[in-house]
Amino acid sequence: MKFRSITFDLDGTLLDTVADLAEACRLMLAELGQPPRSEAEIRRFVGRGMAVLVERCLTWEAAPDPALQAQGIAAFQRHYAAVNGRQAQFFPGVREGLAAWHATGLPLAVVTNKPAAFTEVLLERTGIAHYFTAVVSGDTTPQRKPHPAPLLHACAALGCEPASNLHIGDSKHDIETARNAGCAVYCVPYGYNEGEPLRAADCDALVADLRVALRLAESE
Ligand SMILES: O=C(O)COP(=O)(O)O
Ligand SMILES: [Mg+2]
Repeated sequence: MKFRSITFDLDGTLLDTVADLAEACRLMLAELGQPPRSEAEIRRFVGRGMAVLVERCLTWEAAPDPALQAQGIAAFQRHYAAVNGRQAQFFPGVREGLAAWHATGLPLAVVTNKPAAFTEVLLERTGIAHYFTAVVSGDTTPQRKPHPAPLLHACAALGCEPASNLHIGDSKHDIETARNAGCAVYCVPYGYNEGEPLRAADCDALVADLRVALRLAESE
């Protein structure tokens, strides 16, 4: 295996969190007297972090004014804190895949655009926090993915060179982040990617799940 550390995206790669995100958005929009959004819309809106999710929910003809956006974020934070993890589901192969990756002895990290307060609770509630040496969230570094900063921060925390790190994600943002940071990148096809299918040609490999990712990495 040529990789010395592994970083994982969270939403859409390890956990299907859309039901909880959609519930928090539903409560936020109702509180603000704004039209509702479907779960399918929320699935497309996830990926650029909380502020962009709220902004997309509130954008009809034009982006929301700053006061409405700020109200939306405050309401979303309150509602998501109450429901975070309630309906979150592991994607197929994640539990077994994480256990197998952990058994390799390589240091593992999460690199997500989800704010840290929510990431930590979610990893604890789903019982996978202990797998990760480092957790880098959407507000850990000044910039979020696709900026390379969060991924470079994770590599430093794991004590590994970016060039020997493999990032595994579900979206074009993960691909761009990995390219920007100089890491290899595998993608899973089952995540969100803002509603667009991911193509194998866009990343180093499109892998059915985390177990397949490990088998492929071991052959590299
Ligand atoms: O919070 C988001 O928008 C997406 O989070 P992710 O980076 O774990 O996919
Ligand atoms: Mg994701």
